[in-house]
Amino acid sequence: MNHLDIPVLHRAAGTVRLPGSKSISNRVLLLAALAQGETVVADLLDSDDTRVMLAALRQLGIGIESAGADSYRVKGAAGPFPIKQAELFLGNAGTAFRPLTAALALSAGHYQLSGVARMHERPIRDLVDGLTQIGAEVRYLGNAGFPPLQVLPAQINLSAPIQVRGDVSSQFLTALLMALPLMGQTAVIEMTTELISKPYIEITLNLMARFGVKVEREGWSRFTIAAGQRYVSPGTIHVEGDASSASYFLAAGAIAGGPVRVEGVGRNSIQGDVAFADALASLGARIGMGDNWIEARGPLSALIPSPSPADAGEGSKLRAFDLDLNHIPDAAMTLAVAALFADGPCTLRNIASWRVKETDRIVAMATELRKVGAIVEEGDDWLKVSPPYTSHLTPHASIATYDDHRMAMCFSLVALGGVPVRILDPNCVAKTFPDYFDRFAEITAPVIAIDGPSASGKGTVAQRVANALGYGYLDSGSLYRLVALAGQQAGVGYDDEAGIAAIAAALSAEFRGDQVLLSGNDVTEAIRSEEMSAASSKVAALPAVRAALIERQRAYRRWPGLVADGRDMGSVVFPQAEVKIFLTASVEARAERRYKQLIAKGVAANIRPLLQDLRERDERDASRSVAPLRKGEDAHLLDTTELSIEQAVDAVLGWARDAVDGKR
Ligand SMILES: Nc1ncnc2c1ncn2[C@@H]1O[C@H](COP(=O)(O)OP(=O)(O)OP(=O)(O)O)[C@@H](O)[C@H]1O
Ligand SMILES: Nc1ccn([C@@H]2O[C@H](COP(=O)(O)O)[C@@H](O)[C@H]2O)c(=O)n1
Repeated sequence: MNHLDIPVLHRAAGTVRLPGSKSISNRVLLLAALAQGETVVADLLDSDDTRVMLAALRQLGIGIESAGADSYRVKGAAGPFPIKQAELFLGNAGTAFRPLTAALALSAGHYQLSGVARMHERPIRDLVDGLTQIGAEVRYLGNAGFPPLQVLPAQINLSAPIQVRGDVSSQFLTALLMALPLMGQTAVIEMTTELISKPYIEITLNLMARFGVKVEREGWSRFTIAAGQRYVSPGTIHVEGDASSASYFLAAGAIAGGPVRVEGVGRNSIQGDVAFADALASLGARIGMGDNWIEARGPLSALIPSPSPADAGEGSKLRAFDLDLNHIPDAAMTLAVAALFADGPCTLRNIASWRVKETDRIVAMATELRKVGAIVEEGDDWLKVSPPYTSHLTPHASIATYDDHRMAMCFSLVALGGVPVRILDPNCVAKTFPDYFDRFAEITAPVIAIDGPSASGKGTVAQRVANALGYGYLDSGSLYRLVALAGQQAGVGYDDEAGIAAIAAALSAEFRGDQVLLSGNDVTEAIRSEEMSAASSKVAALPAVRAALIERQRAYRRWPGLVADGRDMGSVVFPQAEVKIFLTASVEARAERRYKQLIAKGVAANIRPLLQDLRERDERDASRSVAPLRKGEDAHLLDTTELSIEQAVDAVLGWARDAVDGKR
């Protein structure tokens, strides 16, 4: 089976920009489709579940076109769907299946809705019962109570309140709430049981209000949509980051030092899953929150005196917990795996909805946690997880993921327990977070940052260190050289900051072994010319150019690790690097090395202009306003004036091993 091996990881630190929220994305798409007017949906999640919704809406006659990266222009139908006959395949997307069932039941057409085998095992009776009460014609095409479904035209009657259960899935209530305004009449929903996952209903009500429909609610038991309301486009709507997806990164920060910051959700979020941060805080994690970000660090250790608060959390465990997690059922899965890192048995309560999700998550979680050594007890709606008696997780566990994206993402955290772990069928994360493992690597892969002036030998040393450790290698200077060359080719002046930054943002660069390609052309030699050396240090002084390249550089941080060389690797691009080195040599030694390098390549050279050029570049790199070249306090100084290449490499490898071994 297809699998991903995650190596032993020691530390999690860095920043992650979250993908759009799945819950918000699919709700907004449906509301925009039913609304009057055009809606631009910006920052939409790009995943299997949103693709399913987009395809279904198009099939139902809704005009949807791209409006830039992750943005769509949706031409609303101003009421029920215009296409009156369709067969929809909705995969395993519950956030598409349930709301579409309700909206189609009120659209006076002939429809069939089906999905993958697991979708046909996920209950839908409570929603169908609710729709049947108002006269809708919804029939089971397979097992009663489950998809697939047939929907037929019907006479809808809203004179009596709709009685609905809310104890299996809150999506049934969401589906009814979002569909009922299509009728333009007063509609009342009464809950016949306790409502679970209330924060998801808050998302629904909030988004309906953004589209002009207000729902009156009496506690969580009665909801009234007054007559005469209809959906009207709010114009542009931005989808906030996915708070459930944030949970894996925040947990990583809490387990393995941190700080890990997620951007895209924060204190202004409308998603209930931001309460995961409170749950982590109750486990002792140190949490910070802004309007649009959340940050997590490990707990302060009460036992080990630490030199500084920033280091204090390392090595200390999370507090054991006993929590009712009904309000955050999805993010709660992350806590089940975080329990492996707690100082005692942990109980997750009121999580019955796990049984009807992508898989029976209580069974799946218990089975896979046992593989890594946890002692697990399970009940109808609870799970008790005790870390292994020895505190040592079982290495090389093969984790089955049950076609459940959250199982795959949660279990990546196991590697932070100092053991390698294998995730089976890792691509199931495409349901909500296609590049999850790349983003996770960007906060967990160790980085060795080597900065220093031109011709100091940092590229040579960095490459050899990377080879010795089996790590990847980033020559960040070549990116600035490529920008300079691309600017020259496009005829954009090096003082045109916006123009050069646009080139940097769209740079088509590829590294193939020793070859460097620009827009598919081999420019390995061209970017190394003395002209490009000077030009690159000019474009590198432009703040907008540096900003345009920063995420691209961070994306090189992959497992098992990265050696990155440049001028600001340790100070700006990878401030959390495990090892930082400032590698230098006297300017005379560097000029001499460059001279020999050129002569060896058959290029005529003269030491005097080389010296002059290095001095000018040193001056430009050290005096610029953004990311100037200088040794940081936390960097080791390596002066190679009197050292051989081998001696320099050995010194770096020594620091690298100390840093990694120190965390074992
Ligand atoms: N310790 C050393 N002793 C002698 N020569 C060295 C040493 N380190 C590197 N060199 C040589 O110096 C030359 C310049 O090294 P390299 O290209 O790695 O420098 P760099 O700092 O990456 O330069 P740039 O910033 O311009 O890319 C190479 O030919 C390399 O073999
Ligand atoms: N992190 C970096 C790397 C490079 N630069 C600038 O690019 C020029 C070329 O870099 P080389 O390492 O290939 O010599 C260099 O002179 C710097 O101005 C940078 O700013 N930051």
